[in-house]
Amino acid sequence: MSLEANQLTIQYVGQVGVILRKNDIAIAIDPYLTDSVDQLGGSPDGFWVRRYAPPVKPETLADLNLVLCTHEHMDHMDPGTLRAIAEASPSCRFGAPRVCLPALEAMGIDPSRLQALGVQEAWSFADELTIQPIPAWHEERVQDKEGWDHYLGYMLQWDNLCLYHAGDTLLKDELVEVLSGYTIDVGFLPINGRDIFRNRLGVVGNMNALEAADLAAYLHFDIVVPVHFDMYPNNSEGISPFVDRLYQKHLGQKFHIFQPGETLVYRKVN
Ligand SMILES: O=c1ccn([C@@H]2O[C@@H]3COP(=O)(O)O[C@H]3[C@H]2O)c(=O)[nH]1
Repeated sequence: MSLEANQLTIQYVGQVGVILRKNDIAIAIDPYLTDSVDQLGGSPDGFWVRRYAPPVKPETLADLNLVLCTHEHMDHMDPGTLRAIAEASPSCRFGAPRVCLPALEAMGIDPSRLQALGVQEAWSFADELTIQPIPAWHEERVQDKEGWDHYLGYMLQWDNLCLYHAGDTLLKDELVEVLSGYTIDVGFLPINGRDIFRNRLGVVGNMNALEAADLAAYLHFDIVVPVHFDMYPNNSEGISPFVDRLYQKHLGQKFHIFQPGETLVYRKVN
């Protein structure tokens, strides 16, 4: 296998957003590059104040072939970000749970550029790239009458690499079962957890840092990347529980903690 088949670049763009580049294909997952969540009403004043400016301007993203959105919350499917990308990258397509397509169309994105994604069918995006939607529980698994999920994660099988982006989800037995069918090289997992006080404010939660660390080790991810912890302090439990857990229980489990905007070249060695 060539060197290229075993490597890609990963840029972390904040919250859970990443841009993956490999073999002339560039894919953004859940890019959130404005402050639209900060403008949402309904939470106590100052609850949503992003801690850092978007590390990338969406209008500069001119090389994207695909944007994947895991669900319709604005920190995952942001109109300001997606409109700018649609304009800057005219051939970029947009994949999302089927329920999200009307909202994407309402943003002005042409329907021909949209792809409904569901766990029932993998999408062969390119010769060397297949995208399998994975169910997600944020905090519930929500499906319409025809079985289309409202919340998804994505498994990308890309050349010789297998990349998992969990989206927003709890850790469930069913999820472990689905993921057990894959040998994951890089896994992006949310670690902000959940509690009743956030629930009371309408904030739905995710797996916590200990669960994410345990999942990565249980499934032998090559590296685990924690996400969803650095942007909104009121919806975070910090990063140290994640690192502590790995060193206490899973010494040797590789991980990478990104700074916003940082790019890593990942190369699988085996
Ligand atoms: O359009 C929005 C944007 C945000 N929210 C809430 O804020 C939370 C932000 O983190 P999260 O993405 O894990 O979950 C989100 C929801 O709980 C929402 O309900 N609708």
